[in-house]
Amino acid sequence: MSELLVSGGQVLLPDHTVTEADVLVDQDTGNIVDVDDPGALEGDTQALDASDGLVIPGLVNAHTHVSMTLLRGYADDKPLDAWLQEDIWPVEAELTAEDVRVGAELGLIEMIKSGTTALADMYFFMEQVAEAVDDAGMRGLLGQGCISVGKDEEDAHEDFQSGLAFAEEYDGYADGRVRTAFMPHSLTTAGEAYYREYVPEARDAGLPIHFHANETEGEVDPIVEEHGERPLEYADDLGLLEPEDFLAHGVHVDETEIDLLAERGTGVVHNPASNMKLASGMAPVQAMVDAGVPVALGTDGAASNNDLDLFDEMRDAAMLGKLAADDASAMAAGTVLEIATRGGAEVLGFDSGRVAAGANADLAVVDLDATHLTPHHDLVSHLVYAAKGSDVRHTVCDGEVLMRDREVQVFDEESVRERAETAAGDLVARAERDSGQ
Ligand SMILES: CSC[C@H]1O[C@@H](n2cnc3c(O)ncnc32)[C@H](O)[C@@H]1O
Ligand SMILES: [Zn+2]
Repeated sequence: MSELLVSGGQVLLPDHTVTEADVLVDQDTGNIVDVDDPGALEGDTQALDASDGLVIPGLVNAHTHVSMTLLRGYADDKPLDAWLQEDIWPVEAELTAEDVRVGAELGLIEMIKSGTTALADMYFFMEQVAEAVDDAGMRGLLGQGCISVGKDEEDAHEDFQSGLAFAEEYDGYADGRVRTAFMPHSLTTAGEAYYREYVPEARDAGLPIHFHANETEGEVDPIVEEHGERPLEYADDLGLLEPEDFLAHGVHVDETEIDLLAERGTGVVHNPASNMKLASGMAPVQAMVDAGVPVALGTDGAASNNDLDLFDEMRDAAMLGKLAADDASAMAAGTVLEIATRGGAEVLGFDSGRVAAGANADLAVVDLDATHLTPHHDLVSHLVYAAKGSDVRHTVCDGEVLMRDREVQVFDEESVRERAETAAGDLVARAERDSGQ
């Protein structure tokens, strides 16, 4: 049996208390064996030094489009609709499988370097993302984003069929670290007929469903006009609100919809930075937490954020949550940390998000020996309000060390950066050539 002993530091326990302890990991099962007093545990093989550090659960990025790192800074300062239609969709039409692969590698490196060990990802060429997640040693819930608007019927059916085929083929890939979902893009970009046809197929295949919903006011109004009900009532009619399902954004949700989500047990991924940058609005996230909706945290893609650092996102969730509720006690540090760890893991169906015996050994060690983290009154407060992704010293997923002393072990970071720079330049050149610019 090979083991990993993370020792010499403090540990954030599931109840958010902090104690001096060591963590023993079984690398064969990828699980935590024990969390015990300093020196009480012995490991056979590898050691990871956590002195002056805090061992926390690996963070969970529950909604992203990781390969959009190639489009970071490509189009900013526009609302969602214009941003997608004028800039993002035209350039995405030029994407190749190789682009998606290198964009994913770049984004996964960024995540590893900021303590994220699991993600939910919706994009194109998802085989490439699955292989990159495998190489990264991370955990992913992956799905091809399916769209019917703007396509002829044959192409739209092909998109939904290949989305289901990907999900069925890749579920359990990467020694079980990759799980899959059926991912229609949104309630407005996938037509009702496609939901009626493919949701039952997804259910037969046992797949969860993930989609964008209630992101902007402009997306809510047409659904109310066409269907005479709120978007999430429409989603419920379509069979999209099962306990294993989860939607992204949920900004413009009313009380009825919040109650419906709580009743159904459907998850909501809060994306505060993207919601602010695209001026989509302020999600009533504390109200959803209070109602018992399973809430998780996500960055959305790097083109609407513009980074994949969940420490930034936690701070944004706390700040925006207070503003949205007009209440400084809303989205307190403990609540935010919970949605970024255990809450996210539960929404994605992973047995991670906590440092406890039996859980997946998905961990990050945060360096506390920093000027901006001094003094140490309250480490939960520090994680949410003061720490940065660059404070992460080591990252571990499934018992394997993905980053040691800030050296990424699973990719050649320099070479990925070079390849990504070239791919991004070529991609934009193709888009400009084809648009006649
Ligand atoms: C069909 S793959 C996913 C699709 O989603 C686009 N996207 C990125 N960010 C958002 C967002 O905030 N709302 C809706 N859609 C978004 C992405 O560019 C891909 O086209
Ligand atoms: Zn999104």
